[in-house]
Amino acid sequence: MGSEPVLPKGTRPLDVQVAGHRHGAGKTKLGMLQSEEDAHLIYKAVQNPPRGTRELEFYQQVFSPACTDVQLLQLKRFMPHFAGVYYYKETPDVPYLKLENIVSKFRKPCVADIKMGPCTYDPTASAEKIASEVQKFPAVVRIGFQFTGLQVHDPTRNKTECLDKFWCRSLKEEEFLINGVGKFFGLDHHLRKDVIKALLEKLQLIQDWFDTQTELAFYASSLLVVYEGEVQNASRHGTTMNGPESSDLLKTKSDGTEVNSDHPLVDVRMIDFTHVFKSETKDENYLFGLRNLIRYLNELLQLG
Ligand SMILES: O=P(O)(O)O[C@@H]1[C@@H](OP(=O)(O)O)[C@H](OP(=O)(O)O)[C@H](O)[C@H](OP(=O)(O)O)[C@H]1OP(=O)(O)O
Ligand SMILES: Nc1ncnc2c1ncn2[C@@H]1O[C@H](COP(=O)(O)OP(=O)(O)O)[C@@H](O)[C@H]1O
Repeated sequence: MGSEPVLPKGTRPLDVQVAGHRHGAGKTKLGMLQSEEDAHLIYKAVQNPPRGTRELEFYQQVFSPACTDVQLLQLKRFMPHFAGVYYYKETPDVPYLKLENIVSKFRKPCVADIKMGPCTYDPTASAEKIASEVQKFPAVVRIGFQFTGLQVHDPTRNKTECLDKFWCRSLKEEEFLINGVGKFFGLDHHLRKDVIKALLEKLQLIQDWFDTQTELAFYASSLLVVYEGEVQNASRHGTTMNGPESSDLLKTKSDGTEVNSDHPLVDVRMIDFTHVFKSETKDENYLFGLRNLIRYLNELLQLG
């Protein structure tokens, strides 16, 4: 493939992509696309084998109409919907995974790609790959998870900030709660306790699944967390809001929590299955990350 990747007609690079392989960048130049016509679908280029084909086969297995595996059927709830493989005329050699875009239903999406587990390399990794992974964010062995990219919307300034993997890796362990997890949930302007509580409920369901399944091990897999950054009435956060359409978005209940009338408040899905392997035991690597993420979120609730 040449240096200028072909952009199939009617597509553009994914509008909101916080991490991972990007169209036109990196070694393969292949990444995420979206259709100009339907923002609710994304097209993920299948990367070179074995990583790309492993992910493709995994989606096909889980979403096969013939799938009867109870664990996989349960897991499906936590994944973006998979609508098959798609080939563009212009790039007939590149299969794309046609996936549900879980960000497009949010008006001002706050997005975090959270890579789960202290071990981010799979059992087939070379010594070089292990060394490269281990030095990226050494504190992950204690924290158990890491951010690989963030997008945060601050409604008080009507500003959206994007933080790349280098920013995420530069976080020190001692500032991780406040400047990492806290930053994503608005600690520096208005801590989104409503979002954190709703997210904790969803994470509990994922943890319940991991507590029972002994079939699969997920390495370098992420949780994609998305929440609505636009709030109904920002005056209580120090400024006015930015448009009439926001007025009906979040309603405040009598107990102070915000509920979403038209749009979801928060979504979380498991993504990136390029290093999923068969197993015969619980995935303690992923579970360590998940328990710690839940612990960090509960600590955050005690602040602010
Ligand atoms: O470390 P490398 O060179 O193996 O490249 C990583 C990729 O490995 P690959 O070349 O596809 O086997 C790697 O892919 P995998 O997670 O190994 O599938 C990531 O894309 C990684 O970026 P990040 O740490 O998740 O932000 C990539 O890391 P960066 O090079 O972007 O730091
Ligand atoms: N289903 C999805 N809906 C919306 N955005 C997504 C979805 N899947 C991935 N993304 C975006 O693309 C990025 C990279 O996704 P990922 O599957 O991890 O790719 P890679 O294998 O290149 O690392 C994520 O950080 C996120 O911003």
